[in-house]
Amino acid sequence: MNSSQSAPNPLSNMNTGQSAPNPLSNMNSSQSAPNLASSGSIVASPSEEVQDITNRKEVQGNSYFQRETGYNEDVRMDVADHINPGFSNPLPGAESSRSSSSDGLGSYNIRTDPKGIVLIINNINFVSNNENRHGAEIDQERLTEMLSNFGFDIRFHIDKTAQEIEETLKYFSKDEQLLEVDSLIVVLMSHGNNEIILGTDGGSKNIIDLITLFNSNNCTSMTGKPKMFIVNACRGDGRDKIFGKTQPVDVHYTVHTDGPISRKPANSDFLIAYSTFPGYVSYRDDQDGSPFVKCLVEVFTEMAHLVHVSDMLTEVNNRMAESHNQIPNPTSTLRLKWHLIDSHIVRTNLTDDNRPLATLLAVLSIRPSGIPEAGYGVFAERSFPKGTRFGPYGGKITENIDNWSYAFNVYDADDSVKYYVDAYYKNNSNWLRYANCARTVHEENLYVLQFNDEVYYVAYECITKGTELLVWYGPDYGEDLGLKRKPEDYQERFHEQDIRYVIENTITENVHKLYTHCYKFFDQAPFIKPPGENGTFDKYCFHDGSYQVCLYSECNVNPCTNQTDCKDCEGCCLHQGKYFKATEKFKHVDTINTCVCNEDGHFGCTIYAQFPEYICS
Ligand SMILES: C[S@@+](CC[C@H](N)C(=O)[O-])C[C@H]1O[C@@H](n2cnc3c(N)ncnc32)[C@H](O)[C@@H]1O
Repeated sequence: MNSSQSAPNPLSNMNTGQSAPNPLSNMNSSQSAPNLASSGSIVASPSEEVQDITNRKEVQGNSYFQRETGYNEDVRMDVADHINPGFSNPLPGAESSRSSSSDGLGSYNIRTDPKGIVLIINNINFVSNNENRHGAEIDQERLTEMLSNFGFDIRFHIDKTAQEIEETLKYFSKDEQLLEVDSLIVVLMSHGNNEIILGTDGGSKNIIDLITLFNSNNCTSMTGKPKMFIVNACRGDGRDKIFGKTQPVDVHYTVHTDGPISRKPANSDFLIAYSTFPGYVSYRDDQDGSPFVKCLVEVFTEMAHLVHVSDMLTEVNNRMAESHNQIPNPTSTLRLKWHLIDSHIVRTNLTDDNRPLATLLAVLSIRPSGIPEAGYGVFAERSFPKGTRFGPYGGKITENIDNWSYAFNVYDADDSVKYYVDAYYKNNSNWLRYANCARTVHEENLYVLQFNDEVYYVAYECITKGTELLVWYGPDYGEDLGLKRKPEDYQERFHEQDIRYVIENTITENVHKLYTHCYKFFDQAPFIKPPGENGTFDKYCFHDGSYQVCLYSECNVNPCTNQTDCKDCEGCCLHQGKYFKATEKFKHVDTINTCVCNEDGHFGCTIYAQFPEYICS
């Protein structure tokens, strides 16, 4: 984009006394907005630079590491016998409950707020003082900050005996609050050995027995929901001699090995993130906590809005293997992908002016903006954790734009503008077109991320219920709106690692090129249609990126006779994966507005006309 293409100032076209445009009506040119794509000074960053800002600090092997004493050689088990006891095989019935995607995996639905409960058992002070786990409080702080940012409720239990650990978990497994959440994380941090974890009294409990308390035989509230156990403890005294210095490890003398664990379908949906390989030590730094927890928190913080938990644990393995003499050992009976942060993506086949509203998430609403004269805006109807990715920004992909008001630049690898995604026309855009421009850095809660040639909005911070979603459109656009940013403003408001996002406005992150990719209703990640392949899902995913939901097995009722021909289903409306008959009324996804299904298969919705309860200051 060059400056000669800059957008006309929309404010000069807007009558100040004008009421907000109705998103359901066609926008006419006099209501046009300034040019999202006109910011000639936007600098897109190469992906290597993006990695700089992730603040990834490798944990170095250093002199803080010391070895603890008293390891009992006799209790080491053979590694081959020891991997994934009770959890290694796919479980009967698991396949049938999967939703489809290109790799055969769907995603767990995490819809509750909070997303889940985290219970942390952290043993720091032991009866025998020389066993104290200095630095363990740092691990706890790191995990707590990250997981509460992700939208989990956290509970702590510090310094528990073996018996108390078991009782705490038994009690927790019967907690009625588990019924109200869609996921669960238990963190066990103590000394350990093989499959046991130690209490502060030196007594031990078998980890698998503790985990089994939460299987579907013992904890029906969590049946079918993903459950993660993070076990930060030694599993033996094996070590690779890299550091050459003595280092503290979470190992202990007293060991019991319990009986064999039964393999039952009840044990599905578990992910156990062991900090170390069976038979090996788990390191801890007196001053900096354990490298495993530090690395896990770094990876999850960087990547949770992009990839699912199992993939993140693979990356934790990778980083630990590169920088430490410890290889973690995740084991899984998860059946589906587990996303800690939703990338809120909804697509629809609808191609009329209701499309932006049809794509709106149930947890958002579109109503008059808190910014005077700005028309409609998007509001959070529940809280969203930091890192939540909204998008992609929907619109016509074009190299020529007639009206600049709703267009975004999409950058090529060399930072030149590749094309524009133009959301001016509602019939091919989505709800992101309604997010307004923040007037000050203080009300800015989203940054712009270009990921694989698509534009997303990502939450800088936890967004509280009732807050309007606001993004910085860029300096040129801002100028058109009479808005400016000074470098000092950034210092006041953002953490150092976030400042670059604000300044550069659009961050590019081309992790891998997707070819044609599709999104299913409520699915959290795109699945790819690779060129030239005719896999099971290939035929449902079309080159325009649409996905024929009639073929999606989880559709409520499918009234189409020809299952491949959803778009032409007359007399019924397809809305967010559900079918409604003509004239039928139904609640809009925001649960407040009402929609009516028309004969032509399209529906019309009311718009929620309420003023915002709360705006971030
Ligand atoms: C991408 S649209 C956002 C949705 C728009 N509010 C609507 O109702 O369609 C951009 C337009 O919203 C309005 N807008 C967004 N942020 C604004 C701000 N901070 N101050 C004034 N108007 C704003 C301007 O009219 C702008 O052209």
